[in-house]
Amino acid sequence: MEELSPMPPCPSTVTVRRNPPRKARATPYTTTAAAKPPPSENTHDVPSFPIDEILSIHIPQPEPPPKSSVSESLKIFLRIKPLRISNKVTAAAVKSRPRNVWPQNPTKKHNNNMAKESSRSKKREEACITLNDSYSVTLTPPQALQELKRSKTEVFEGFSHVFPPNCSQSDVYGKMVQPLLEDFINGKSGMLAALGPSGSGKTHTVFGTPKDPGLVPLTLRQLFNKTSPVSFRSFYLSIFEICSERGKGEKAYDLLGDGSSELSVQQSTIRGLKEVPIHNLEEAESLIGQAMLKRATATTNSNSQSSRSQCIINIRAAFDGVSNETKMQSSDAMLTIVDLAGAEREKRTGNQGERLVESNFINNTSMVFGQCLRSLLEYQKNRKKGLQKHHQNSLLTRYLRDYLEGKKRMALIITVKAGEEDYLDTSYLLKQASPYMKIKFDNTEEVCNKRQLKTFPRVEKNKKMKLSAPKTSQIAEIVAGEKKEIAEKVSSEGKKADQTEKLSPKLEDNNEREHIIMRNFAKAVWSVLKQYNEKLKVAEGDICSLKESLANEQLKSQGLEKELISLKSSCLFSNSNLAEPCLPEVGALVHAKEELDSDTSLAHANRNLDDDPFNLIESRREVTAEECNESPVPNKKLVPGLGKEEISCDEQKCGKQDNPCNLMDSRKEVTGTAEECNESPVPNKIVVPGLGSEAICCDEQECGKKGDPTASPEQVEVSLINDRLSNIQTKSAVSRRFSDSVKQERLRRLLPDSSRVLAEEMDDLDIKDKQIDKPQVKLAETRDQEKSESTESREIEIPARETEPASTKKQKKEQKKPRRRLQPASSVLLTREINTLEIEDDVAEPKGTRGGKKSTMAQPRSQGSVTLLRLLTNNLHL
Ligand SMILES: Nc1ncnc2c1ncn2[C@@H]1O[C@H](COP(=O)(O)OP(=O)(O)OP(=O)(O)O)[C@@H](O)[C@H]1O
Repeated sequence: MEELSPMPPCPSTVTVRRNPPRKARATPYTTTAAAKPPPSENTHDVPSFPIDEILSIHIPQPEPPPKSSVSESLKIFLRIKPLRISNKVTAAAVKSRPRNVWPQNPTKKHNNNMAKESSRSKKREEACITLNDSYSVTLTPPQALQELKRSKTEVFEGFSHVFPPNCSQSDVYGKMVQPLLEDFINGKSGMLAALGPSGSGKTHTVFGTPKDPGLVPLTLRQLFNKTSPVSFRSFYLSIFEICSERGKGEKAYDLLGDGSSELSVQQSTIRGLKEVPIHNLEEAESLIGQAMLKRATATTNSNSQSSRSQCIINIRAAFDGVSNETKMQSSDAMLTIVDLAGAEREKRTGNQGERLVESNFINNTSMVFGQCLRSLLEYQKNRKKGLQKHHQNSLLTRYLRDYLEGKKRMALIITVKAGEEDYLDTSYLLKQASPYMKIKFDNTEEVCNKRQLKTFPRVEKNKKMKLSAPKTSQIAEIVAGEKKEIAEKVSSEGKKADQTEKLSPKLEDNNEREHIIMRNFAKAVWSVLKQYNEKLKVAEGDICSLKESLANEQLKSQGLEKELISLKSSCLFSNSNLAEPCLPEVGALVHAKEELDSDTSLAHANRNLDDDPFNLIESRREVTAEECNESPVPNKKLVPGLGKEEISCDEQKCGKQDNPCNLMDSRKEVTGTAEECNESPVPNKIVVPGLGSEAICCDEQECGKKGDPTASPEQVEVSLINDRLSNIQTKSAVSRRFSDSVKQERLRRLLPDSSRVLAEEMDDLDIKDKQIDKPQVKLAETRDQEKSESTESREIEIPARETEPASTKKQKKEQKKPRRRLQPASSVLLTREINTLEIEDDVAEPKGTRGGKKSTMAQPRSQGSVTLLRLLTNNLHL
């Protein structure tokens, strides 16, 4: 057996539990005793648990939270109106207009009224409300309602105090206002409001009568009591009312204001309210009387002087010093007393029309007021639900928002009528108001007071500054108070020096900020100026380049002009060498020819030549006669280089083969004029030296033979040469006799009226030169052709100069092509028209050339004609 159960060895160490079981929680003594190990030899190695040391440690207990706010319930007072007072009301109700507008029998009406009055007086004697104690009442429904089992007796308790019907105003003031006033004097704001049905005594409670003053007068009396410790304060009084504007909106009126008393309302702020300082009780009472006179009242079935507005009375206590009692600096406080308009039932009041609208407004305000309180109660029960903002639905509730949200202390007094007929109103009101008693107010007046001081005084100052035009004494008082307040703050906290030190850095910061702003502004301006400078430089460069290009263009144009002039002069010079000697002689003839051509061209342009040829002929005669008379040059002259050949300059007109009749006429005219010009001693025949014995008579008879197909080839050749010569002479003569301006003027005369304007524009475009150049080019071409033909047949050397004008003409063409492109289509047509009308020899030359071509091509030249051609070519291009 010993072998089967050997004894375990004794452990050398002992484990001690640090967390003993709860049941083992014992006193230190027992614990210590229990912890003591049994006396043994090996226990000395185990240290004892330092329970004594642990227990001896002093653990600082957390301080209880400071009772900064004393939670207290909303104080609700109940005042019962005495029954006997209502007799006057019923009398007024009897006198009131019946709701039924139908005519009634006077006797029946009187009897009915008497019956109603008697029944009412009986009912009045029975009260529906009885006082249980100072805090509860019992409401008993009338007998009729009890029989119908629609209502039962109810007990309403929990009131702060219930004032019996026989209570005095002083009792109400003592119980209700006195506690509130003490806090007000100590700088705590508060509000009390009177609720109740119409005629229940709210106004009586608030204002009272001169003999029986209400809460406001009694409060003022208390404030100006000599024994009151409020001498260090100044008081201000403001009274205003909120009423409906024909049921559409709410308006506020100042009951102490002068003149227009309407106030500006912005959310919960009422601006323009006059705040009158009150220095004594008399002033205050007079102001109260003034406000009561201004307040809107009306007569209803319930009240002979029913209030039709919500009246708010503000008494502000301004700080003047340090309270002796509290030895602390007090702040401004506001005591607000509200006389609400009584809720009305239509059946009771019998209101109609405007009164009915007012009652709706009053009932609405009362309803919103009750909603605010109920929502506050619900919010306090369950703060997870947000506070509903019913206060926004009424101006009064917006103004009293802080109170209706439980942030400031307030008290309510409910006035009820005790008659049985007032049971419904009383029951409804008590049922509504009884839950309000559970509303709690966190009496955190310190916090609220600070907030209030930030809001109310500012509002009041704004009111004064903006609309009320306060007296200078008021302003001086306010300014003095503020100065004192600031000075005391500074002196008490000893921060005057610090403030001055703080101001200087601010000033330095402002200066530095302005400096930075100005510096940045200067930088911006500088950068803008730089940009403008760069732009100016670029513009100047552009201007210089444009100037250079303009100068180049001018040079080019000058070169072109010079080239043009040289070309013209070369043509003219080459012709003038030949024509100059005969210019004086030929001038008259050329001029006559020019006139004739002009008339002919005009006739062609107008295509009326056949209509009135006689006039044209007459005009031609006149012109030639005049020019012959003017011209001292003889009609006949020897042309050097032409030998004996007599060439009549009149033959140039023979080139007009298109109209042989005109040609014949013109020949006759010219010769006729020459013959008729007896004043001229010069013969009409021109002897061309260099032609030998070959004398060609170029008179009219020969010209008349030109059209004859039987004319000899020599005669045709000579006529061609004469045409060319006369053309050259005419050009030179015209160019010498008439300046460009005269030419243009003559051309304008020839042009139709409609074309003159365009012709003037064409002048600007140097069209005239182009038009003049055309026949020259054609002439050069014909000359080339002739030269080539003559070279082939006669092997006559052609001077190099003959080719030059052609090349230059081509160059001109190339240079002038772009100009032609610039011409409008109408101008091109006009140019064609001008080509048909002008120019002196243009019409004649090509035709003559054409005729010459035909003649030269048709018949071989004689030796004399070849010689004449050589002479002509040599003379023309020298
Ligand atoms: N406690 C009272 N003692 C003596 N008279 C009273 C009392 N309460 C009210 N009255 C009288 O009852 C009449 C109506 O009272 P009051 O005008 O104050 O009612 P109201 O509640 O203000 O009515 P409303 O809301 O229509 O203005 C007044 O003539 C008033 O003097």
